[in-house]
Amino acid sequence: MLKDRESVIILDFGGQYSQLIARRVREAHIYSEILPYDTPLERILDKKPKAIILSGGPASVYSKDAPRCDKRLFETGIPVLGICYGMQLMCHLLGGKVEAAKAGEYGRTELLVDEEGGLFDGLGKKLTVWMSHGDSILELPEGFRTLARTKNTPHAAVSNGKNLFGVQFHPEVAHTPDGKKILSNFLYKIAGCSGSWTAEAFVEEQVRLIRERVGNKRALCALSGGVDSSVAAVIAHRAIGDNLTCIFVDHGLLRKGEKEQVERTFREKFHMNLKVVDASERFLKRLEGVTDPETKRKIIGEEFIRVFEDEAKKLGRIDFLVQGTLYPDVIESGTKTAAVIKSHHNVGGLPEDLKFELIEPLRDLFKDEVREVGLKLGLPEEIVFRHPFPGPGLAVRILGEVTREKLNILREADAIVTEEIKKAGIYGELWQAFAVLTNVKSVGVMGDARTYAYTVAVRAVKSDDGMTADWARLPYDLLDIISTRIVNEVAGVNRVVYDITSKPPATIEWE
Ligand SMILES: Nc1ncnc2c1ncn2[C@@H]1O[C@H](COP(=O)(O)OP(=O)(O)OP(=O)(O)O)[C@@H](O)[C@H]1O
Ligand SMILES: O=c1[nH]c(=O)c2[nH+]cn([C@@H]3O[C@H](COP(=O)(O)O)[C@@H](O)[C@H]3O)c2[nH]1
Ligand SMILES: NC(=O)CC[C@H](N)C(=O)O
Ligand SMILES: [Mg+2]
Repeated sequence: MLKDRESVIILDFGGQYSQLIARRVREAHIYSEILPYDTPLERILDKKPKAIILSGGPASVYSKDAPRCDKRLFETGIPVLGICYGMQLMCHLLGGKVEAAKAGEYGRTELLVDEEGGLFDGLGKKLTVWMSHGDSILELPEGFRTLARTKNTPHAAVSNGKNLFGVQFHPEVAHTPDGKKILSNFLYKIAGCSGSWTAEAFVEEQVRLIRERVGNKRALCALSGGVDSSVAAVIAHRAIGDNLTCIFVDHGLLRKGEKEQVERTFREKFHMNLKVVDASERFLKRLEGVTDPETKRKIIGEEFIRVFEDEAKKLGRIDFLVQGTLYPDVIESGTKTAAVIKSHHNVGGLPEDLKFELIEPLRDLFKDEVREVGLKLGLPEEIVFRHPFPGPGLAVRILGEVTREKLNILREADAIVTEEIKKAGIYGELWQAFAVLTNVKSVGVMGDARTYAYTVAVRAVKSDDGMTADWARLPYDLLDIISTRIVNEVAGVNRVVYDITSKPPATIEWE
């Protein structure tokens, strides 16, 4: 049954919101997959999509190197929705004319609907939409007509009256209030989707895919105790049972008491093979003297794999490695169209000579979607709602060289932050809250004597998916307790600061 699962393909032209489109489609209970814009048509058709959505993008269709898709796509009869650049490209390839508009439109704009029904079914004649474009369609391709316009854009929504649709605005962003309805009109009314994709269907399908790939061979699962790898482990275990061995690596960069806690929770709640590997010596040795953040990340990414290889050898031949990689890990590590922000150890930090075949069932999802899957799988809430903790651990929260002394300082300070956040009853409201050890030392006075010691930064943020985040407005009294406790209880620290930067322009972790 799942073999015939309906899916929607999103062709990515480098738009800021491509992943949001995918999310909205999944929220409408339809499976979706993002593919690069130049994916060969045959590969797209192999996936038997019920519909195709062309994303926005920064380029202009009339420029020489503008990204293009195969024009034959429009002759397949599959319903296509072009969004912004996607619509401009569709019109351009089919003989219409696209040019730089006299005035662009950025932000909230009023849309006047000429043709109700279809894409705009159930909505009024005037809608608020969110725009971000400098180019406009001047002439429509043959057979096309206008469905809606705005003050400055005569063709703000178009169709050929059959399978091709385009909108100049962005229905996928939250600032287009009727965007979900417009997308679901396209998916349900126009493309005829039935909406059978749910968290349960997702699990069933991933279990089947893993079973097909691994057969009766064996796999390792990189397990961190976080929600992503726990969900990945449970799915993989359903697929291949005891042919799965989970490996938890203590790389010496874990938080206070973390190893014991993960091991305890896992042995109590899961009935799978688990091996805890103490690899702190080798990780810390390789990090000696290293100060550059990207170099640290790459070393850690590689060392993780070397540890998994060593463990695989001990167990006999193992070809597969399961990881809890999520979409933000992939996009931040850089893709053909997106810049490298930081190399997540499990994606951009992987060594080139990786011999394992990776199994990453959550690679297209965001954390809040993974949490939903986790709840459906019956995982304990302490795992599902645990704050994210990066694979490179405290190494990306110690600026500059990582040493045992600094690790001990940070562990103590971080434990205080977590304890006080939990005590204040706000752990669940925050995406993450932690301490960072800056490499700044400053002068203080303690017990009438001069001190010259480290500055700890406290970071607490709110976020839905980790892609953007706002610093949390923690109560002053709570900050006061945290600061006082850290300076009083952690030797080597005489100053505490609070990070009041959002993402962007900062990132959540400091490195
Ligand atoms: N200490 C570790 N031992 C083994 N594998 C790890 C460890 N830390 C991270 N990994 C692997 O790297 C992946 C990415 O780490 P990441 O921190 O993003 O996810 P997570 O730990 O599963 O969830 P969370 O983001 O909630 O912490 C994990 O899913 C896991 O497969
Ligand atoms: O597994 C991981 N490996 C990594 O290398 C990594 N780097 C950042 N993070 C987590 O990802 C989210 C976004 O982080 P940044 O705003 O710091 O880029 C935040 O939740 C970070 O904690 C990582 N997770
Ligand atoms: N957001 C977009 O897709 C922009 C498309 C095109 N670059 C324009 O400015 O019109
Ligand atoms: Mg983690």
